[in-house]
Amino acid sequence: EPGPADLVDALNKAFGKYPHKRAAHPKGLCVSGDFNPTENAPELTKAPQFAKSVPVIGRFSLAGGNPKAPDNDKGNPKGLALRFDLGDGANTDLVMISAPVFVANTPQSFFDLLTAKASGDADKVEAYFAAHPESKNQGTWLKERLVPASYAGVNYWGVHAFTLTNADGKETLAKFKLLPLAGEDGLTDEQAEAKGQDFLAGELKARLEKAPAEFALVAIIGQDGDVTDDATALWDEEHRDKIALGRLTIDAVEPDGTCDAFSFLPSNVADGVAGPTDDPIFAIRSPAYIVSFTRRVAP
Ligand code: HEM
Repeated sequence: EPGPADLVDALNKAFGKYPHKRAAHPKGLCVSGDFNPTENAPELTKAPQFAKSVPVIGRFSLAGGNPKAPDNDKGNPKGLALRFDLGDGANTDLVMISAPVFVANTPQSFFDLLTAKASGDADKVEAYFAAHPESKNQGTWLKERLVPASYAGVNYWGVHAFTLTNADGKETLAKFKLLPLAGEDGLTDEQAEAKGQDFLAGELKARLEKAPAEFALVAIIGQDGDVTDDATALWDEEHRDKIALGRLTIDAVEPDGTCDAFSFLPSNVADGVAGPTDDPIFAIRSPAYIVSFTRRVAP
């Protein structure tokens, strides 16, 4: 089984190694704002960010490991990492992508996919997907949607199944979903082609000069029999309870250094939110992020 450093090495081999850059999601934009919970959020979770308004540092990004990744590639999800400032030096993170599923469901399969990509041999990549139909879910889902016209015009998911605990000890299985209040904004393939490879950062900067970008954070409530150990498994969202947890307002662009000075960590949850204990992708994420962080801040 590959460990966290093996996965970071595999990312570097698949996408290239760039000094002082993240091994994944190197292209991005650091922002700030605040989060205001709804009145009923505490019924689901006692975590402090759902009890009071808190400042937020965020970073929008492109997935993969290419610092020059094209913004108009439909197959590459966007990322949004959030750090909620809980006061007194405490914080908690939520690290999401613009797809409800990840591309692999075990560290071994993600390693194998990256290794196939690194070989540069299209047949090996094809053989990987033939052996791992679950890894096709993300690409299939993205292909059926438009290329986002804005970092603020697409939905984001926390992907993993989290357990929320309220002050009475009541537990609720849920997935986090973040929706732009202004609605989704997508480009046809022709429009995406015309936009070119580098428009998302400029679009967001121009947008924030006029007005903040607002999102609703929603809990998609789990049901009996839901899969919690497989980050490639799609939860059917239609026939489910959804509970609004709060409003995220992004109102400023921050210098890269603000976000580069630390690493958003999926496991950095607050009491009242717990990641899945049986999802091997969730388990290896933070250790891999720390390897990437340690390497990118080294002189
Ligand atoms: C085994 C699976 C995964 C591995 C090995 C992995 C690896 C990494 C690494 C090494 C980084 C850079 C960390 C840093 O230097 O600060 C990163 C960033 C990121 N990852 Fe993952 N990741 C995985 C799965 C996921 C999943 C499932 C999601 C979404 C739910 C995700 C979303 C993100 C985002 C949004 C960032 C950018 C954070 C930022 O802007 O600083 N990753 N990932």
